[in-house]
Amino acid sequence: MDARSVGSLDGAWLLSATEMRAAEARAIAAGTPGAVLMERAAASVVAAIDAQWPELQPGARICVLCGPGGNGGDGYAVARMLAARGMRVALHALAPASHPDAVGQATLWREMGEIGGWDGATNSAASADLVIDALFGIGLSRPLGAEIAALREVRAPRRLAIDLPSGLCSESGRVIGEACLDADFTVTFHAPKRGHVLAEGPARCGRLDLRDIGLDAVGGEIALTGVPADLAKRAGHKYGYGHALVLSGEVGRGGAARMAARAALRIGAGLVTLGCPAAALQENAARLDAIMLRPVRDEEALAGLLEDARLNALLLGPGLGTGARERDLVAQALSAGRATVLDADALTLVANDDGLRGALHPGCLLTPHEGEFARLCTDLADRMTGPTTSGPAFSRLDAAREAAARLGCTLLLKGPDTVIAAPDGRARVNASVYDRAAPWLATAGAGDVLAGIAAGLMARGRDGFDAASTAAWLHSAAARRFGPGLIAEDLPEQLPGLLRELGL
Ligand SMILES: NC(=O)C1=CN([C@@H]2O[C@H](COP(=O)(O)OP(=O)(O)OC[C@H]3O[C@@H](n4cnc5c(N)ncnc54)[C@H](O)[C@@H]3O)[C@@H](O)[C@H]2O)[C@@H](O)CC1
Ligand SMILES: [K+]
Repeated sequence: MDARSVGSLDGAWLLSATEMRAAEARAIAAGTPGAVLMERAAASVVAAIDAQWPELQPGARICVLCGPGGNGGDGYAVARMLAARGMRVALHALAPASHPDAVGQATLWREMGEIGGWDGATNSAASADLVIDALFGIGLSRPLGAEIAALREVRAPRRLAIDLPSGLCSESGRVIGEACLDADFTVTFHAPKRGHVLAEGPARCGRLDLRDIGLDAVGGEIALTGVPADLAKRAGHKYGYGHALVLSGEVGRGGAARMAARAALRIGAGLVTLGCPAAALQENAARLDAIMLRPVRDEEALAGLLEDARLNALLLGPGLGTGARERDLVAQALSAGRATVLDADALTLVANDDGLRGALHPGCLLTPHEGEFARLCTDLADRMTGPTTSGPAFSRLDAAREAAARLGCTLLLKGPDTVIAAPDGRARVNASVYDRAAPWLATAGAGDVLAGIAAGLMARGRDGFDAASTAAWLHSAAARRFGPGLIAEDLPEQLPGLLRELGL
């Protein structure tokens, strides 16, 4: 069995514990015993250790911490393989093996070394070159506490978690309770689990190495966003690519809407118009060329503009303002029933106005960050961030899906772990984490550009779910392409190069 590293997370399935168990059960039903899968998992951990820390040679001191379940079983098998290579392995069990395959692995290990009591675990860890956490994986169901308190104080030079750092919830990426054994390096099998990319997962896992253990590549319910397809333009008229309308606020507040409009144009909307109060026309005209300008005084003016059915995607929010005029503009836009992105100030207006909330429709895409989400769905935000006492914990994925169903529109919950959820239950995650991290996206105006890209894609005819998924992927790829020093204005300018690299 080739214990290869599977590499990129782009487009990967993001499995739940239940889906992972089903994959394992299918393999077992098809004739591969669970013990063989465990052996493969352990061999892949050893291969990952070799690749990550080639300096660990015979004689290196390894401390393996084993739990009672399958995760502990992996640990016993890794201990045996490392000891067979001449490494000095000290193994400590938190509880006796109870999973049948773990019992088998513990028996094999006992022929090579002893199973130390838990009271010696901290001392062993303190003097080890590498500590391997095989306490709990996808089976963690309740908090860890006193039993790992002293271990968490140990500053081991290398910390590896098998499957998941113990204490981390595989479904949510949240710590169950308060204690987690943070890792520098986490080796997982077959496919990433939701907890590897959501919430605290990446910070707790360190690096993530995904290893093949020969399970069938059957998908799951949720996937990560992947390289977008079908962004090419073929011959045709500009109106064939739609016309986006971005509404802007008062004088001196137009920057956010201009950046959004530019992003919509860069991603290929045929035309983009920016609508603003008459007083702001001069300011905007001085800063825009390819983007058209129209005065939009109030909701009546907007209604007039929307008589042109070719205006097929609307974006309201960036720099819009939250006064009565803006409230009425949002109401008018929603009553037009077109593809509509609501961001920033428009989300504040919707959160404070039941009439607007009730006017949301399936053509809407809402793009809140966590603070805006908390105003829109306070109860869900509380569940997402409140204390956790048992697994699985309520996740960002759960919260976004429930909010999308409740509001009856697509929702994109922003973060390094962006969740996109449609009202029909579809969901995707855009994970800007690990080798896809884009920390420079934490900059003023980045969200406006994201909303603009999504609006541009909706003008081109994509539905809200697809537009949001694609926009999120492009947005983080554009940020990575630019790198350190990124400011929001740079993002739309990265799109042409990025599109070229995608083969367009
Ligand atoms: N499912 C699969 O396809 C494979 C699973 N493997 C390993 O098996 C693991 C899953 O095994 P399990 O399902 O046995 O789950 P775990 O090994 O994660 O732990 C489950 C056990 O721990 C107990 N437990 C949960 N939380 C606890 C807590 N806070 N304190 C004390 N006890 C607690 C449970 O009651 C159960 O007995 C994976 O994470 C992975 O490491 C691998 O061997 C490869 C194949
Ligand atoms: K673990």
